[in-house]
Amino acid sequence: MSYEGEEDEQYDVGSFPKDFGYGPFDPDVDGGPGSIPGEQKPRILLMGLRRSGKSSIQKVVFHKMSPNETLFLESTNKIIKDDISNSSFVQFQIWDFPGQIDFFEPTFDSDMIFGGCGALVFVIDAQDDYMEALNKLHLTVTKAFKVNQNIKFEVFIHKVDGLSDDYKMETQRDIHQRANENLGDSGYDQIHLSFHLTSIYDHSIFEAFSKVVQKLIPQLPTLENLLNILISNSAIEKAFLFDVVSKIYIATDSSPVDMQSYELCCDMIDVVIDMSCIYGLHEDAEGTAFDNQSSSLIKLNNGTILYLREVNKFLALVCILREDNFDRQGVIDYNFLCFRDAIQQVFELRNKSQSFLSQPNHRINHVNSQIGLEPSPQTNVGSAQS
Ligand SMILES: Nc1nc2c(ncn2[C@@H]2O[C@H](COP(=O)(O)OP(=O)(O)OP(=O)(O)O)[C@@H](O)[C@H]2O)c(=O)[nH]1
Repeated sequence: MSYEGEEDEQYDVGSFPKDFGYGPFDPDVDGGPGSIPGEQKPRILLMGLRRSGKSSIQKVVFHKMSPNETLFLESTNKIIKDDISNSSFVQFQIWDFPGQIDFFEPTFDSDMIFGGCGALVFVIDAQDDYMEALNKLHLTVTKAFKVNQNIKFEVFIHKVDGLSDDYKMETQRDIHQRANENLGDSGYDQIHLSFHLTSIYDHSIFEAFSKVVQKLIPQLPTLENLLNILISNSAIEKAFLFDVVSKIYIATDSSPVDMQSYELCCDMIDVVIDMSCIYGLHEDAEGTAFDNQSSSLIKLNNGTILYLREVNKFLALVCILREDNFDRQGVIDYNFLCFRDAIQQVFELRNKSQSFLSQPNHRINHVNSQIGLEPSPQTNVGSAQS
């Protein structure tokens, strides 16, 4: 299985090129593997104090680094731009910032950095004194909000593996309260912060990142709706649509997610990928181990079944259901095929609208319509003719 788009690019903080065109239709952003011209990849910024765990998060979630190996990561002193193009749905860039970054330095181009940003993840080390981190959080979100009011602000209260359950909750409550009070006091009540307790030593970091990424997927309500229809017609308890490489779930049905179910599904993906890589490749080693024939069934000793079916090259559906309800596997499989067709249609629709928008005239008209202007005259003529 190949991991695409894993090449990191580094930029010196001080020498960040001012004319680095990273606008919405910049070819550098658009041209990832499998991407459509004109598509804007959402950008996720990872910020926080030094040693808070930013690089570790990025390496563990997107590059399969084991948590223990992060002990040897060196401090980041450049902005690291990482293109995550491993899935047709989850296509975005992560920019890992050095902890010591100074927003007031003249070379820090906040318009360019925050302008095209979808989400800003601010990492706070919960095992350390977090007062300085809260000040930096305040400075960062207010600065970013002034440039771009559409950014989703996500606060990771990180390294909670070292804390007792009580202390975890108390820390979360305290950070939540102080951060919001700081914003309220300076007149920024409209800024909304989401908080997540995370650690690279368990699945919480994958779960939190799933939620961050989901907010950047415009098709999310459609995907959730399709999953709801699938589970209600197939007597499935819970279903996750996974990005296989990162183990981020890009959608789930509307029943609540419990951490244990999510962990079970993640473990199942690991088992399937490992087995496929060891036994799934032909001798000539052509093709990928995970393909459109991939599926797996695991019976647990509590009468529950885990059922995985591949949706496309990047996505897999993992379902949890009761063993009794699996008697009607034919119906489940048939419903799954309908579900897969529907997902395919969502992709096709998205691709069509993106290639439509990538045509210069349509793009201008789309932007005009977003800001309430009339379409350009050329397109008026075209539509009158048609
Ligand atoms: N206990 C624990 N340690 C963690 C966790 N995440 C990261 N660390 C450790 O924190 C240390 C710093 O991690 P980095 O990822 O280098 O931190 P950073 O924020 O990128 O640091 P800079 O590059 O200096 O800005 C490493 O020794 C990691 O092993 C976690 O969830 N739990």
